[in-house]
Amino acid sequence: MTQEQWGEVQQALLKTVGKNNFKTWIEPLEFDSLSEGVATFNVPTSFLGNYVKQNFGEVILYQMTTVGADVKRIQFHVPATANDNSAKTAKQINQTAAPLTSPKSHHDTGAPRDDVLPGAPLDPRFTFDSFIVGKPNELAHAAAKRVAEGGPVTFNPLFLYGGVGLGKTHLMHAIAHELQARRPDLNVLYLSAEQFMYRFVQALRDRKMMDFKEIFRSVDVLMVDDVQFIAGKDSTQEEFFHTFNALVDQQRQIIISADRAPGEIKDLENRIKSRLQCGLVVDLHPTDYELRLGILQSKVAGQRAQYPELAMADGVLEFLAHRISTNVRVLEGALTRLFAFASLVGREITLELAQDCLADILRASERKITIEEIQRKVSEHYNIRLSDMIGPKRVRSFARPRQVAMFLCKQLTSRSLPEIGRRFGGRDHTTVMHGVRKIEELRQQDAQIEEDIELLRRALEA
Ligand SMILES: Nc1ncnc2c1ncn2[C@@H]1O[C@H](COP(=O)(O)OP(=O)(O)OP(=O)(O)O)[C@@H](O)[C@H]1O
Repeated sequence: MTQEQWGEVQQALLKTVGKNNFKTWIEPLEFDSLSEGVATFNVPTSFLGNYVKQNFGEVILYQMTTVGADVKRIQFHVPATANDNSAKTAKQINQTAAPLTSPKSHHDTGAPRDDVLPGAPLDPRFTFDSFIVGKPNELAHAAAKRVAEGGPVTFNPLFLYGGVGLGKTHLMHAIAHELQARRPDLNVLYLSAEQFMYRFVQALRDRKMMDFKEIFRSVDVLMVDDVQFIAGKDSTQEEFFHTFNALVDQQRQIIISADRAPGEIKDLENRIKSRLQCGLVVDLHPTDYELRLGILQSKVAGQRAQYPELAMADGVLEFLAHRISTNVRVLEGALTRLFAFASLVGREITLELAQDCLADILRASERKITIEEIQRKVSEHYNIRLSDMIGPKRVRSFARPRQVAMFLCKQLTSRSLPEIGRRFGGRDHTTVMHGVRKIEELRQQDAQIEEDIELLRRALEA
């Protein structure tokens, strides 16, 4: 494997493990060599090597195979330091051998992999068992389950779409695993649209288009991930269209995923769009609190097994589910980092530790609450008009809600006092400061104000 290929693998890993994990764990790896199926990396510490082996060993292997590297296992060395005379006796600290699974192929004749296996390996962790179902993904899950039964084709294609990291790839791999178990007679082929294009271009280059067509048209179930990738790539689209039609005509199941609905993929030919809409189109909605908590609870079991010595305080998972609402990949990354960090510093996992160690993730997924939202919610709560809250009237029935709103603006947004003043009808920053102080005082004495503020804060942060 070349350094360029390692660069490609790194790009893919960045997408899979998230920016934070990538920076902490993958970036420090230095690719050294690949020989006889063993890839060697230099790492700065044995802790890092151990950690990467346990947590990312499989995914690294998987991505290396995806770029065509013939790798069976990876190992890590801690090179001796520069001023150490025994620099050549680098210490081998770890080895890992993760199984590689790949879609069954009827064409496996022992010939070089590129010719016989146009599919991508499946991630063994992505099964139905490990997929947590909640309201936002129940329809997609049910449709995937139905297809995975391998019965007569009822909807063709099954088109799954949704935002980044919401489980499309996980569901597709789960379908492939289940089909392999239930219907070993079927030839199931899973690959990304990018790999489809790569295979197609390779076949053109090597003048093997007949083989290409034969392979793709002889599958029983074709799964193409991230189909938006072929948008704007005309000849790949053309070939995809023909493959698609040939398979549908033969009643073969097709499963497609994308980051948006077929009609919304720009630069995708209309005839393909309409073909994609012919079957069942289901979307994975953004996660809700319950689903995130469910996913965290299931993932934490794995972390606990890995770090049995670590204690975790109540409420940490709830806190994470509440605060990290972006995507599941980020959520998983946060949990992994939290356990690694706690183990490193030898401390119990508490809310404070989570806040410390995940500050960047928490900040990035903070929902931005605006001054307008606060003003609107507060005026609704006190049943006054928005114009009266912002306007000049100083009667208590307007002034108090106005101060509450200013207080919440100070607490929940990063706006400065002068900025807040401007947005409250051009008031001076000292007026805002006075209002904020007044509410701070009142909260201590007046249970009603305290309750109002809590209610409003929860409504705004929901
Ligand atoms: N409902 C779920 N239950 C358990 N794990 C989940 C669930 N949804 C997503 N995940 C996990 O989140 C991570 C990201 O999921 P996946 O790769 O399937 O997302 P994707 O929708 O294909 O994203 P992308 O658009 O980036 O390709 C995976 O590790 C997956 O296992």
